[in-house]
Amino acid sequence: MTSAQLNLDESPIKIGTRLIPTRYFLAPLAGYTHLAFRRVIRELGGLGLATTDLVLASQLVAESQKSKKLIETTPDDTPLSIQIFSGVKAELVRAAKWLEDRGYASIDINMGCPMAKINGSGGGARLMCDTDGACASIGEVVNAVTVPVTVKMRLGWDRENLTAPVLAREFEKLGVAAITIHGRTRQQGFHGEVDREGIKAVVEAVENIPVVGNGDVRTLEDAHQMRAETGCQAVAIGRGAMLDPWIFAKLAQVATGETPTEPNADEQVNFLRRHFHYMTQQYDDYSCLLFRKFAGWYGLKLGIPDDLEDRLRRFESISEFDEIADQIRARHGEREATLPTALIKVPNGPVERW
Ligand SMILES: Cc1cc2nc3c(=O)[nH]c(=O)nc-3n(C[C@H](O)[C@H](O)[C@H](O)COP(=O)(O)O)c2cc1C
Repeated sequence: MTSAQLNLDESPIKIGTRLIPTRYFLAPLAGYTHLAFRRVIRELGGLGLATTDLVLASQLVAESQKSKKLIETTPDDTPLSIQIFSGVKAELVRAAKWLEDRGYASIDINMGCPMAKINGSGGGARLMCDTDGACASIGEVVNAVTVPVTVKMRLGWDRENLTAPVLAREFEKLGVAAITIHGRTRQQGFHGEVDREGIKAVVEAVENIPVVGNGDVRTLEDAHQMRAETGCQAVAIGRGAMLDPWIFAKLAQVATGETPTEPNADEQVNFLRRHFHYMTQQYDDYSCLLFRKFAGWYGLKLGIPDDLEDRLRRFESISEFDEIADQIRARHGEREATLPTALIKVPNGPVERW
């Protein structure tokens, strides 16, 4: 079923005072959704809001090199939200003010991260276990700044503690501008199905603010079904954007009644080159290391021959990247594997930890 057949509202969406051009957002993926990825995806068109990787609030205020890199942006990298996390209320407040003072236009608070390291210090999904504490933190952040504050969370800690609907309603009363909800519990990690009924319960719990549905959206149909089944006003796509970087562009085509078009070989290889080029602008030679982990996500969609995907996972210099990209163009489509390598690697890959 298409967006029109499902009667989906495809008009721009308001998040607080901001008007976001489309209802298809990029979900934060630590280690991936750096400036280079956001820029190259935006160039393809159709992306609504993008969010940075999560940034530790205390490190942001301390202006650590790592966090400064994570919040780096360019004029074309908009609309953007900066995601912060901490188990300490005062740190969240300080970081939010710090961001507002430097002109950042919206702030997202991470309440969904399941990683032990982050939960152990009271941050990420751990915040969902203490509803009073979570409300106190969020309320103070909202009061401390004038820019829109949003929250990203899971359905709850586990099946017995599905706190997302209650929290969403309370957050709305406190002035939160939107909620993104990944339809799994913390205990599930990345296993099992996304519970769209659970997302729907959050949509029904709030009165006016947009709820952004998230989890396992890989195709246009998934995105449309997520909206039709849950009633969510927007969809955030994470891994699906690495498996098919054109997903937002195609969703935008469908939204205006056009037939979605697939990129040709030149467009695919140019995308790869541009992503790496933007990364070198920010990270120079270190990009070689940072870029390698995209190989397993991009290989199938970009028609990368198996041996060249393997080389892309190990290359050591900018000139070696250029040589590999030339070969990918020359041998485009000569690929035997029919699944993206990044998915085959589960449960040992990064996906397991998130
Ligand atoms: C490698 C990886 C890194 C992630 N990093 C973050 C993060 O920094 N902040 C966050 O809120 N969620 C993070 N997530 C969760 C995603 O934003 C998203 O909720 C989840 O992957 C489900 O959506 P998807 O199926 O579209 O990827 C991460 C997920 C993955 C796989």
